[in-house]
Amino acid sequence: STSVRDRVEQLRTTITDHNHHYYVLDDPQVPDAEYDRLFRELQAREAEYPELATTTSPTQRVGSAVETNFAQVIHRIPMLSLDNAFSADELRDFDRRVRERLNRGKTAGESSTKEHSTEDHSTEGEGSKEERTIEYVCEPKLDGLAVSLHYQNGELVRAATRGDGYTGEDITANIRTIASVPLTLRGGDFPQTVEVRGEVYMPRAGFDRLNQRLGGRGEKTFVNPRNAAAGSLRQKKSSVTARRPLEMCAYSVAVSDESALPPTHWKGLQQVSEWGFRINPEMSLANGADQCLEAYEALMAKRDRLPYEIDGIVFKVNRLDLQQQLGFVSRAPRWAIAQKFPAEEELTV
Ligand SMILES: NC(=O)n1nc(-c2ccco2)nc1N
Repeated sequence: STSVRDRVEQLRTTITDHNHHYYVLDDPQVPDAEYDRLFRELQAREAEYPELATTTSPTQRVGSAVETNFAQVIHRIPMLSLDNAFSADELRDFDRRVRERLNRGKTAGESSTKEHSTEDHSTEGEGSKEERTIEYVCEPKLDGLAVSLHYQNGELVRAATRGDGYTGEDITANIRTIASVPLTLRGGDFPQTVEVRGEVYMPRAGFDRLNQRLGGRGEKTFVNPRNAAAGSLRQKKSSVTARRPLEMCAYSVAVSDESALPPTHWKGLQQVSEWGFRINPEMSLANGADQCLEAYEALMAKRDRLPYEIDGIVFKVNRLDLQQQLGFVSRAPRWAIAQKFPAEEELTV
């Protein structure tokens, strides 16, 4: 009847909103008892009226014991890995290459990696426009698993691992069990097709609890949170994944209709946050290489106090038109670079 259908719709909207506040904003709106009561009422009504069932209901996050095989997914836009800078000088080189290439107005296009590393600098300074400062977004490099989420008409329809960058594994059933991954986009103002990429990771506290649970049952424990996240996403039963403390932070977005995106990466991430994704609170903006290096030092200093593991910082040219001009070299984007911290075990020696 319409009154039951209305009540079910209302429960779904309310519970989805409570989930967003609790899991994405870390700012619960109602006490747990109230939330549980609403959740149980929705489960009961859906059990009573199976014709009302829908995959986007918040009750569907509990996963199922049905085993899934991981079908292959071809990434429309390859998920390329990041080039690495191993020192401040190498970061400065990256920034200089970015500025020179933009000044030369050189088109992007595919170029061999050789050209990328031994670029001809003989024309350095000649004919280049005034020295320009590039604005970068500085993002903590979360040590988890890169995933790509596909939304059609605001509903999550497919999730895939990075794989080799060109084809990944379909892990939709497992991704749906992660509370900080929206099953439907919030608000109503989004393009028909949205692709959000980000990192799925396991916070340190959840990792420690999981290993205690596994160890206590005499099962094999995980070596680090990254392996735990990867192992949890590869579970063949999504009901097992549902019991793993996984979280996700979004770090890039692509849409079918480019005009729907703001002109910078930073604003794009704000947009993604309004659609219901978590974005990392440690992100910052920096003008030029010197401010990037300050961000690197500041983040390294607070690394051990973060509730999740990071293995470096990622700098991305903020303006999307400049990213477009810079393009990619066959292996990694020309517009981004990661700078890794010394491996933690080395530090503890
Ligand atoms: N792992 C991580 O946190 N990443 N990875 C990227 C990335 C990979 C390719 C382009 O951007 N960005 C962030 N914050």
